[in-house]
Amino acid sequence: HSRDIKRFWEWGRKIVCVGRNYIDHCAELKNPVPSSPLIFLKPTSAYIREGEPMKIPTGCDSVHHEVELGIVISKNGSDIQQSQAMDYVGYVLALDMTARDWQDKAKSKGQPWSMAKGFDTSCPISGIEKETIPDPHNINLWLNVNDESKQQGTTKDMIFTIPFLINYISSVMQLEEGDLLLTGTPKGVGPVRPGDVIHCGIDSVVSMKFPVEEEKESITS
Ligand SMILES: O=C(O)/C=C/C(=O)CC(=O)C(=O)O
Ligand SMILES: [Mg+2]
Repeated sequence: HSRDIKRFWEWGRKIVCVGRNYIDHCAELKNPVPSSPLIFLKPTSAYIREGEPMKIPTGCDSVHHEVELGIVISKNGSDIQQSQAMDYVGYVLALDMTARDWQDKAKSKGQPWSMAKGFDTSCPISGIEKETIPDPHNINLWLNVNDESKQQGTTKDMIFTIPFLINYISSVMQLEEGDLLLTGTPKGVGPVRPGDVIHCGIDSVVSMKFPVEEEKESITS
C-alpha cells in the first residue's frame, strides 16, 4: 500500500501508550489490574487525521476501537517531576485501534504487541485547544459505532494520573516535543467492520469521525 512519507514525520517522534489504566477495561478483558503502568509504543506512521479511513489490516479478523485522551508533549524533558508535569501537556482526542486477534496471539506466545498496535491507520487523532480542557482528570470520553453507543467513561477513573505517567515514563525515556502519550481506554472496547463509522469525542468539546475500510493490497503492474 502507498502512504505519504511526509506524514511519518509530522507529529513528533514517538507515541507512548499506557495500557490497562481503567479498572473496568481490565475487567472486561479479564486482565489483572496493574500495580505499575503498562507501557508500549506505536510508530508515528500509524497516525491518520479526519478525512482518511481507518483500514483493517490484511489478515486481521478483529480490530477493536479504544477511545483515549492523548497528551501532546510540548517540550523536551527527562525525569520530569510530577509537580512540573502539567507544564508539558497539550491534548488530542485519539483512538488506539488494536488488532485484538493479533494481540491475543502475541500474548499467548509472550511476544510484543507491536504489530497489533502499530499497523498503518491505527492511531486516528484530532487536535484540541488546551483551554477547552480545564481539568483533564474530569472529562467524559465517548465512542459510538454507527450511532450506537459503545464506550462511555470518565478520566476520573484513570488508575495512574497524567503527572504520575509523565514522571514514570520520563524517568526512563526522554519525552520530546511533539511526542504523544495515550492514556488508556475505558470499558466498552469492541470490533469494527468495513462500512462502519466510528464517531468519538470528549464531552461536547471535540469529536471526530472515521469510516472503516478493508485494507486493499496495492496492485502494481
Ligand atoms: O492486555 C490486553 O489484553 C489488552 C490491553 C490493551 O490493549 C491495553 C490498552 O491499549 C488500553 O488499556 O488502552
Ligand atoms: Mg489503548
